[in-house]
Amino acid sequence: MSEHDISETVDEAELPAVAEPFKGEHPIVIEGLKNSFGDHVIHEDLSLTVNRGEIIGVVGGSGTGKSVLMRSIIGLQIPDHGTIEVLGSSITDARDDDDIDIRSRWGVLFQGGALFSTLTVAENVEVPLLEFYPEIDPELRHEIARYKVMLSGLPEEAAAKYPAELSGGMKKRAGLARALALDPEVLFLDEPTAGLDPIGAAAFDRLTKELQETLGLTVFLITHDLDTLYEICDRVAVLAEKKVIAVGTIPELLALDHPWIQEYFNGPRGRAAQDSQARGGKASRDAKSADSVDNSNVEGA
Ligand SMILES: Nc1ncnc2c1ncn2[C@@H]1O[C@H](COP(=O)(O)OP(=O)(O)OP(=O)(O)O)[C@@H](O)[C@H]1O
Repeated sequence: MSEHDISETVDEAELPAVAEPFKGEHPIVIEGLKNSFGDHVIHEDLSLTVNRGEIIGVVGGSGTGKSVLMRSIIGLQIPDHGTIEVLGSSITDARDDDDIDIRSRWGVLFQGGALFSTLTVAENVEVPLLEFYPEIDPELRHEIARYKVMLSGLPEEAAAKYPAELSGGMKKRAGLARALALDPEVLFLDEPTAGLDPIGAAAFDRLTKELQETLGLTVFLITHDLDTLYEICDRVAVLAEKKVIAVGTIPELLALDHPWIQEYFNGPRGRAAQDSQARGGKASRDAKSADSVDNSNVEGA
C-alpha cells in the first residue's frame, strides 16, 4: 500500500455509516421539466435519462439553460413543472435543498471552481466533510482531504495553498478534489476545461475519464469543448428549443438532420476534433490556441 493509503490508518468502526450505492440503471431521470424566470421560459417539457457509469456530455448554445438544468438536478433551482429523480430519490418533491437527503452522494464542480478564497485547498475539501460528517476526527478529516487533493492530480504541497496562489488548472483540480470529498456516485462538472490551455484541458479530460473508470462514477458534464466530447463522453445530450432535442453517441448525433447539430459537429471545429479523434486524439488541441475552447461561432446556430 502507498504511504497515502488512508485505509492503513483508519479503523472502519470510526467511520460514519454511508448509504448503499445506487444499483439502478438510471441515476438521473428527468421528465417533463419546465423552468422559467418570469416570462422567460428556459425549459419546456424537457426529459433526459442518464445511464449509470456513463460520462454524458451536455451541449447547447449559450443561454440554452445547461447550468439551469444542472442546478435543477441538484435542487438549487425549483422547477415550475416536471419530475427529477437522482439515485432513486425525488428532487422535485423536496421542500428545499436541505430536504434532499442524497446531497452527500453527488459532487459538483461549478464553473470557476467556487472555492472559498480564505480557506486553503485542503480546508476547502474539508468543508463538505465537516458539513455532512461533523463527527469525523479532525486528524482523519485532514488525511481524507490530503488524499482527495492528490487524487485530483495536485501535488501534496498544494493542499496548504490558498486559491489565489493557484493557476487556473490547479483551481479546477482543487474544485474537483472538493467535489470528490464525500466519495460521490454522481459527479457534476460545469465547463471544467473552459479557460484551460489545450494541454491542461486534455490532462483534465484524462483525469475525469480515469476517475469515472476507477471510482465507477456517473459524470454529468456540461461543456463547449468538442475535444472533451470526442475524447471522453459516452453519450452527448443536445439542448435546443428549450428541451433535449437529441441524446446519443456522436456518430448517432451526426446521423441526425438537425441544423444546429450538423453545424456544431460538422463545423470547422467539430471537424478538427473529429480528425484529431481519428488520429488517436490530442493533436486537435495542440493545433489550436488556448481560447479556441470558446465555441461562440456555433452557438445558437
Ligand atoms: N437566476 C436567474 N434569474 C434570471 N434568469 C436567469 C437566472 N439564471 C439563469 N438565467 C437565464 O437562464 C438562461 C439560461 O442560463 P444558463 O446559465 O443555464 O445557460 P447556459 O446554457 O449554461 O449558458 P452558457 O453556455 O453561456 O454558460 C439565460 O438566459 C440566463 O440569463
